[in-house]
Amino acid sequence: MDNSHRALNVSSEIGKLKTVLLHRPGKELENLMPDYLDRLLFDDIPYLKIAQEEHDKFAKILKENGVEVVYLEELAAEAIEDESVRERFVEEFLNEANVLGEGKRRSLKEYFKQFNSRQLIDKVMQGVRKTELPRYKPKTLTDMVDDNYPFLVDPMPNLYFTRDPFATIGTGITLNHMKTETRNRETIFAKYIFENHPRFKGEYIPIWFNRDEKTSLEGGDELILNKKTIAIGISERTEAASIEKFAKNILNSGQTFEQILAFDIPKKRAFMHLDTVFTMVDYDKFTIHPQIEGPLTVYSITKSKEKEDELKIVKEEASLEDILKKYLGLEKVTLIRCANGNNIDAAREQWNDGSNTLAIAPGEVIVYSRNYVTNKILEENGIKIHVMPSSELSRGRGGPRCMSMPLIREDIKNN
Ligand SMILES: NC(=[NH2+])NCCC[C@H](N)C(=O)O
Repeated sequence: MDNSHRALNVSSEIGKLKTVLLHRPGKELENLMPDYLDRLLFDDIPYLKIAQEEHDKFAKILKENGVEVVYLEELAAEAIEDESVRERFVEEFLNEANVLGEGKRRSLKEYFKQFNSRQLIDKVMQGVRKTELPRYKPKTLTDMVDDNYPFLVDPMPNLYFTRDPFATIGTGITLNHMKTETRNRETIFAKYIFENHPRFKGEYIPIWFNRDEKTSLEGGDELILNKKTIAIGISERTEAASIEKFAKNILNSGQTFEQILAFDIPKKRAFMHLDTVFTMVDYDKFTIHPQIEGPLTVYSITKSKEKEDELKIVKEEASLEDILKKYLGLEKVTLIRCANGNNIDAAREQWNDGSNTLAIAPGEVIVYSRNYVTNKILEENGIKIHVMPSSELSRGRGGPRCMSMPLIREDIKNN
């Protein structure tokens, strides 16, 4: 099937990257406060100016390598150009931002009216401080009681991790239901983009999993190994029930996918998604954090031959190398261990996303400068690396893969 003309087409993790979605970090990072870091999923406060410079370097590397870079904030603004769409967007946004109190809602709507589409998108991403609207008219008890919380609308500091709120799979998407409330709001931008942006509007974009589901699925756990096989993490962020639902949809979709490998990884902050501990960098090469090799259990999921609409689920007993060889039809598999398996260096570099590489072509990846031990091992394994600066962006606990969502990759041969 030739899908090269489609608005979305991703059938591997490593095929030459053609179009990618990024978000340039904005003032939402300047609305981070120590008291709320945990809830907003940050460990520290990045210095915005440098974070933006680092991010621009990331985009530059991509562009220099022939990748079209599109920005979430631009697509979202273009998607809500139409007056009635914008009104719907504001209404839905206020509901999901949990803005209670009729007075607050009315004043916010009034406040938003001064902005054009792009300014409005920037504003809702940044969050609204109470001091921006000092004189809203309290109407209800919720309006009147002052809880001393400094924001009317929380910032969304995790938006620069475009990998997570939705994921391109084949010619469709999973529009994700996020584990946490703070990130669930991010999925509204993708919803409006895929429904209303001219780039996608004329095309049928199948949705393999939707944001109104009750269980969570996040893009960092979704990894397309080849056109037949998808790996998904059962992780701190993604539940087994979501994978079953997704599997039924995708395996019966008529797309090329035939099997799913569910990787059950330890549920902890440092390993929040599969892509923080395991990523594909070439046809037969993978980065891996040595600490998951012991506890890892892999389940294979295929369509049941006996009963239509049922899944066949098998707990795989072989080593990870053998499982990958079997399901990907490879003679040999190389696992490239973070910091070559040294436990101190591996823990440090994995914490700063040493395994979280972004493949821009088979055997060619973008990496963070600070993970120099792992980067050297990648090179020794024949991987070409493009190094980007990483002092500030890394404080959000995500690397080049988390900071990018491929929209189009070239299909790879014999895949
Ligand atoms: N795909 C990823 N590994 N994304 C990393 C996201 C980091 C973000 N601070 C969070 O906790 O959600």
